[in-house]
Amino acid sequence: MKILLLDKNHPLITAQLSEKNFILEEDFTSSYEDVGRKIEQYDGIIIRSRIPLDKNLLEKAKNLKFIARVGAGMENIDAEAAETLGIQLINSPEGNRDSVAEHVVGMLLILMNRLFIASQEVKRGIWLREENRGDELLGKTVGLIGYGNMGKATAKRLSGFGCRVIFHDILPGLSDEFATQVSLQELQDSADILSLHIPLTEKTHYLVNAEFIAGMRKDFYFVNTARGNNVDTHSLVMALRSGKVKGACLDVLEYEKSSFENLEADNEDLTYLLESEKVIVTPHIAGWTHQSKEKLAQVIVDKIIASFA
Ligand SMILES: O=C(O)CC[C@@H](O)C(=O)O
Repeated sequence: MKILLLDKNHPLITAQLSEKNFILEEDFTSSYEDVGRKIEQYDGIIIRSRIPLDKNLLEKAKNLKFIARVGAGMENIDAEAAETLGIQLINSPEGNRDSVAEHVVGMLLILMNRLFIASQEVKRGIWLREENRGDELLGKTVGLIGYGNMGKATAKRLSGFGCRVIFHDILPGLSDEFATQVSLQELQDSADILSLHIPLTEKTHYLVNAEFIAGMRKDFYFVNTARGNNVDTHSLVMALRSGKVKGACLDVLEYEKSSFENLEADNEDLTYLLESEKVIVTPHIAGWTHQSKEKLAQVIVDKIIASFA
């Protein structure tokens, strides 16, 4: 089988798949159009997110049997077209769930205990204690939306901090020793912290909007390591300004592309997020540790070998 690798990943992918007699071709620079011209040659594609694999491209991929996404999010792939064309979709959230979960906990600890701000102040010679009083995770109710790999790994950590973890998911029967499944209404009634662990689809686009935020009974902390477009940023900023959202930890932004330059739009909401002390922003690195790079690659290789070797 001939496989096209469209993004740089851990070298174990090429090494291990070559050993199993797959023919690997690396192409980290060609454009969408270039890929369209040659996609017919391949039986498989391994991708992160460099090129959108839309219907137009997939219809040209006459021999394609699978698309393997090194990562969790598949919003770059037209899943409906892939299904119609009999192309199997594979992803690898098992590889970066632990990294995402640690990132969630880390961001919450930094935000709620003012760790970054206090440290910066001390380094500038400012010694403020009362102003930097923290808020403990212990005893908080955390509401997770989505209880797949990321949600569960997050629940496992936060339950260890003494949080009560509840979650809402479209699949039933997922409660376990770390968290209890509830209705969306129950989650909105009880959560002190809201964290998103859902894919980006038409249904989850702007899931957290003004109406959703108004439906939260308590003032709450908000965490997003899912996708920027799961949230209506303007509504989030309004809620941060009003105090309804006490603080936000954002690893993803609605406006993000692939670099910071792309973020410097003339946008008041973005300016607020970048300047507010109540907001922590990281550059989409929650699932991006040294360890997850290797684990993501290993998971994808194992899944390809299990189905196609
Ligand atoms: O591949 C990336 O750039 C990020 C991956 C991460 O968001 C995921 O969906 O697993």
